[in-house]
Amino acid sequence: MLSLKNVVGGYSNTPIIKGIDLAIEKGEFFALLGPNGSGKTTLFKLITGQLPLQKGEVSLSGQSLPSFTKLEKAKKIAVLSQEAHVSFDYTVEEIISLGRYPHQKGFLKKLSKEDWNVIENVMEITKTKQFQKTQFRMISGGEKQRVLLAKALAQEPEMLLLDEPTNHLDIKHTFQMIDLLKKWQQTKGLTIFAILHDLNVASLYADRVGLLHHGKFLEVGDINTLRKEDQLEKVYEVQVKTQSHPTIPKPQLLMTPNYVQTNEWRNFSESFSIEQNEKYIHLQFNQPLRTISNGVIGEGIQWIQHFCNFHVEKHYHCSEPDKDIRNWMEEYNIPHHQAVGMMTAVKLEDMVVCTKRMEDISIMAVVTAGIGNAVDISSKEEARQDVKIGTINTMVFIDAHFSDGALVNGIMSATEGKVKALQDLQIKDPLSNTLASGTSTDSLLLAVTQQGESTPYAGSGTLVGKGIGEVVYEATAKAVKKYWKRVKVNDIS
Ligand SMILES: Nc1ncnc2c1ncn2[C@@H]1O[C@H](COP(=O)(O)OP(=O)(O)OP(=O)(O)O)[C@@H](O)[C@H]1O
Repeated sequence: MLSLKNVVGGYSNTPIIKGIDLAIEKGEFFALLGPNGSGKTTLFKLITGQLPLQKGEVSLSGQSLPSFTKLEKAKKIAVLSQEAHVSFDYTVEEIISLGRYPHQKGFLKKLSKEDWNVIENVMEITKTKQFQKTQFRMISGGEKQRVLLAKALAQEPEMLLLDEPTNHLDIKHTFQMIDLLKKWQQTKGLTIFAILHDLNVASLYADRVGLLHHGKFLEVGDINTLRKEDQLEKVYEVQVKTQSHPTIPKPQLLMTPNYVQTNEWRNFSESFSIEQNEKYIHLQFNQPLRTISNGVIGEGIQWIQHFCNFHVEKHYHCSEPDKDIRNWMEEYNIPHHQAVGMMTAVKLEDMVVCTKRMEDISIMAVVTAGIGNAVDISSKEEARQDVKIGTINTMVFIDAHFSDGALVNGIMSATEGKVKALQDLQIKDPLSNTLASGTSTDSLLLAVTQQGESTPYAGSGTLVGKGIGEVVYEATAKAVKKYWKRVKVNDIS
């Protein structure tokens, strides 16, 4: 639809834009990205005709854009630029109705019924109706932006060119505006070319992005272009980490500020306290640890400072256990937003703490174990939810620096240590009568200080991985023996 061929231009003989080729398809949402001064607005002005081309061609549906009359152009393209000057004291409604000008017919060019329908509709969807009679100069910057978008939409263009359309908008209105644009793109085939500063917003909405650097495209591609951390660091000169959005398959970027220094832990063994009573175990560190867990709360990979294991009755059943844990934490003044919470019916005084030092790496495992619900994961028996006391909750704390991959490795090493302990103790799945590999509701967390050199591996082939396996093996075996002893004395299974 829009085609740029070797576009060169700027403000003097030395061009800012140094040869841009681009083809935007009908119905596409294209985001133009780049740091301050890279030439985004200049390129925008070369497309809209606010600046003359020094070289090259801009065409729309095969026809050179400068050859369109003003009216022809206005029927096809609406522009929302940074420099939208509204010189007269128009009301909001009057400004929006200016968008209908290209569609008005006859010599006197009056607004038709259809024009008013369109104006009403765009006021409705841009949420500008409530100040339709207010003078434009009397509304806020963000409201002005929405009014100008309403005017652009009232033009019913095939293509919308936007220069930082959200720069005055708060989060709610940013998302509202781009959601609206996306809807018009999807339902009316609107083609969108937008300069966006927020790379995360671009990733969520654009089909393709172009990364401008010193007046040239470094890359034009789909949103996975935003996964190229090296390229973004070179262009924006900030440390960037790409992550996947947790609920939709799109990249999101996290910037690391320069002021961040390596945290000082000094002595790992003095950096935490353990509180244990009959209701809960609470380990509190003096700084957050990079933590991977399947806790009832605090699951996934997060930075966590509080690690809890709550005691529940043998027949505890609740449809919202996470809510319960949050309530208990509130009751005991534990900040649940910075906590992992597990639960067990095992007596908490039977908690086992084992430590190990592998060269200069300290590892500590805190385990509570019940094996009433022991399961052989490979047996053909159906999965079941019993009410026996049978959960192994394992917390592993490590004074090292792990990559996300090493965290996953560490979880494997800890699991292997637990399984080996159950096998050596000949724990069996009561249904299949075969060796158990765990219990039906085990919880596990690995929390790492992130001190020192980052390691990408923590499997059984590494010193730290072996250490994790060994310490979890020892703690699990001891905890199971304590459980057996209690079962024998009290028959609690
Ligand atoms: N009116 C002007 N006259 C001369 N030079 C200009 C003019 N406007 C911009 N420039 C120069 O052109 C270069 C690119 O500016 P442009 O506004 O296109 O960048 P941008 O990528 O849109 O930046 P930003 O993100 O800050 O809006 C800059 O070096 C700027 O100084």
